[in-house]
Amino acid sequence: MLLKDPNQVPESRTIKYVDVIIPVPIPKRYRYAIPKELEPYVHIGFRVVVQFGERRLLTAIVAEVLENPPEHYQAKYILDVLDFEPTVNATQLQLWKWIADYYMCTVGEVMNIAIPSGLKLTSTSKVQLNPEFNYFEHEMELNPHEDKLLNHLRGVNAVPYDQVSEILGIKSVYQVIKSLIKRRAIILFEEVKEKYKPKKIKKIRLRDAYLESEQAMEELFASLSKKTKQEEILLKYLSELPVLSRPELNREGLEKTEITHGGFSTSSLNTLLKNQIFEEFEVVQSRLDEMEESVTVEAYDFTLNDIQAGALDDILEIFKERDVCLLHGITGSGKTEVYIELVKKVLANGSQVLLMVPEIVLTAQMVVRLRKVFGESVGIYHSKFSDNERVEVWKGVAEGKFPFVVGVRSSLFLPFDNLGLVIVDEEHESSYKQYDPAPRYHARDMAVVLAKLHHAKVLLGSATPSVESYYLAKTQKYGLVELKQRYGNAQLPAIHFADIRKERKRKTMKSEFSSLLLDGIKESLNLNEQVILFQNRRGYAPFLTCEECAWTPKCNQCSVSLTYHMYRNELRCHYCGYREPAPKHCIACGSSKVKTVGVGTEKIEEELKVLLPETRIQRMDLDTTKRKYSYQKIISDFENQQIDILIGTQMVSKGLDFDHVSLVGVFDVDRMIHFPDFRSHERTFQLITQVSGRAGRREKLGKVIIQTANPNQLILQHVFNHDYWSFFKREVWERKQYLYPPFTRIVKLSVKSESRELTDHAAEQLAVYLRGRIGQKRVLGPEFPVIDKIRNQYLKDLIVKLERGKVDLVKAKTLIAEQIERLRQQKGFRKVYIVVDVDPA
Ligand SMILES: Nc1ncnc2c1ncn2[C@@H]1O[C@H](COP(=O)(O)OP(=O)(O)OP(=O)(O)O)[C@@H](O)[C@H]1O
Ligand SMILES: [Zn+2]
Repeated sequence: MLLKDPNQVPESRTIKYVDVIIPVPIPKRYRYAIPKELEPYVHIGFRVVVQFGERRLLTAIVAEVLENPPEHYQAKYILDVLDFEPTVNATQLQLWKWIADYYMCTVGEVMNIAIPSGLKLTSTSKVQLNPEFNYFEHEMELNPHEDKLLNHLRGVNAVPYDQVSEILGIKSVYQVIKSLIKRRAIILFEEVKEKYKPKKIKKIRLRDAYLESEQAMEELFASLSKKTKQEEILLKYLSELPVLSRPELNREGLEKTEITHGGFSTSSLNTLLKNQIFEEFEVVQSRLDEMEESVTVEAYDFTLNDIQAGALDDILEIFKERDVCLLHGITGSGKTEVYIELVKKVLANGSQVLLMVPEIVLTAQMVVRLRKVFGESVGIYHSKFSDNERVEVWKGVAEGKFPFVVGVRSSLFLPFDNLGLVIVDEEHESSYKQYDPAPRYHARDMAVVLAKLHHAKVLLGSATPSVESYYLAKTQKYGLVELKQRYGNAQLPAIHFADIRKERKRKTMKSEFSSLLLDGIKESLNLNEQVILFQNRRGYAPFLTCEECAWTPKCNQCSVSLTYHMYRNELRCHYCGYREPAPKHCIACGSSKVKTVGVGTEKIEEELKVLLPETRIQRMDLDTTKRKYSYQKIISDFENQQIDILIGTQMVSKGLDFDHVSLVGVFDVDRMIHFPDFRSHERTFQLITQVSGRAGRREKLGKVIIQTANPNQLILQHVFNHDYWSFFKREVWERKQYLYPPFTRIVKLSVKSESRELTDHAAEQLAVYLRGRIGQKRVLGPEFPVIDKIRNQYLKDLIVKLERGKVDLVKAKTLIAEQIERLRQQKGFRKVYIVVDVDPA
């Protein structure tokens, strides 16, 4: 692509302009002029290439086509159009805008995460010498920079624009380039590549002529009779593909690698190709097919039982009047089956359906079930997917190939144009909230917004609904349907507490295991049943400490102690990833009495191996599931009873459905309960209920043993009674007392900088500004967060609480934004960064 100078827009003719969204955090849209020749091809939602700033080339999305130029700057031309069809539709643009406003970020930031990077361009402008330019004729007219650049270019093909500054040793090269372009001394050109590359496979097939008659085939064999290697290949082909009896198969051909990897001679194959006996061709392979091959698919037939059918009817009835319905169904009640029947109905109406799940890998069992029912029409939008795979799903949705999508939170951004239903499974999950970078959106809440834009319905499903959603249901904003029985004859498990304080006194604990739990495990194993153990902390031990001087190794970039990982005998920071070998001696006093404190999954695993040496034990946490299919492998091994005990972090709590688990053990629950966060009780209730829900999902009654120092804590009593309603009532009462959601909305402001004093100072100042404008009582802090230093950045938090129904949210946010801006305008605070998080999870 050859470019003209993008900076010169002639005044002589009427031109059109576009406002574009670019994937950078600038508050406003940017306006460009459309070159005459591109005018017919520029439409809303199309991708265009623009130059932003002096040298950055970006993919932008056309948001609006206009007649008038920008007021405060001279418009540059857009450089190219990348689409024939819109990449983004009008509804998507509306959603982006909504998210940017609500979460106090820019539309560009939303675009940045909404579009798979495979649909953005990598582009580098390059500079090269104009072959028609006569250097010696003009040598005298050039200034030293121009001269230097031209001399450099004479030796090379072309150089990237960004390198020019290096070559000349100056910062702004714009004038130099511009002047040289004007003199026709150089050419500025673009190398724009689309990042997305479909995966192609090479195949071979017989030339049709040989299949037209038996005689042709006989002659072919005769001609190869002395060329054994070529003959072998032909025979291999015919045995793989019976084209003699079914000639239509020949069109499909055979993958070239089947021949070349099968030990057959590559050069003989090439000869066959050269002699036009075989021909070579390419097909585009869907990467999704590839993934599918790793899952075995059998049919999944079922009919809803009466309770489930009743729930489905209720949901449909509610949808006549309300847009959102909460399905509160206990673990194992068959929510998935209800979803499936509902999805069928909506698809039959010709609308699209989006089913959101917190994490695809963690819901693999459910995805397989959905595949069995919906086959090829389900698109899967995965967090472990490569960019190319994401683009395939994106295009599949736009082209109508996937009327049904199952995906993680970012599936919200797919190009739906006719959505009828959004289901949010496990709606209470905090992984629906994006932490970093902006937009810090909550996918469940945005699902409601997305559905509204499409006039679609939303079904939120959970065994342990978030307090917010249940509150909205109880106050009639949402519909509510409850499934209170497990499918079949299954009962909820019986909960037992192991009082570790008493057991410690009686000395019946074996390291981390109470006698109650250990006996329970043995009993299950004796009956050939399986056990899940839950410890929500990975690694071996949360920290090391010296028994003599109490020294503890800490991360030097973050204010946390380093976690000890025994497997590699190293210390790791779980915040920044820093690692170092574990010390043999105390660094401070030299003593060798360095011991571990606290418990992680690795330690539980190690102790259990000593206590129950014959048992097959597997650990499932972030450290054992790094590879792409390792999670699936563990799950299927457990399913096939090749593992007796599965030990894991919250990964084992989600959505798993096994036949033979009779016992679930829970460690360290007190630490969860006392974590300093207003949601800690809610989280504890949800996690324990969910992980307990993995036990006894078939005929036999399951058992849960929770180790705690105080079984009488109210929250544990609610868990004991499987009593969501009492938990909820208590929680709502507290939230009302202390003004937490759902009675307020929270905006959290994290002040960050590289110096503790600066962070402190800026946070204090911001607090003063906010209190002055928003009200004394609405602003809490500044306070140090639990971890007040991460990656060498010092942190301090401010919390703004805005009462629901009383405060104008839009106005309040504007005020907050203004105070942040006011702070930033001050010279001393230029190096302070403020992260805004609306509705922190
Ligand atoms: N109508 C049905 N016919 C046959 N099997 C069913 C039916 N409903 C549920 N099941 C089976 O019962 C088990 C529990 O159902 P499912 O996994 O859908 O529950 P869930 O509500 O999603 O539970 P959780 O919240 O614990 O994930 C599964 O094995 C499922 O196959
Ligand atoms: Zn760190």
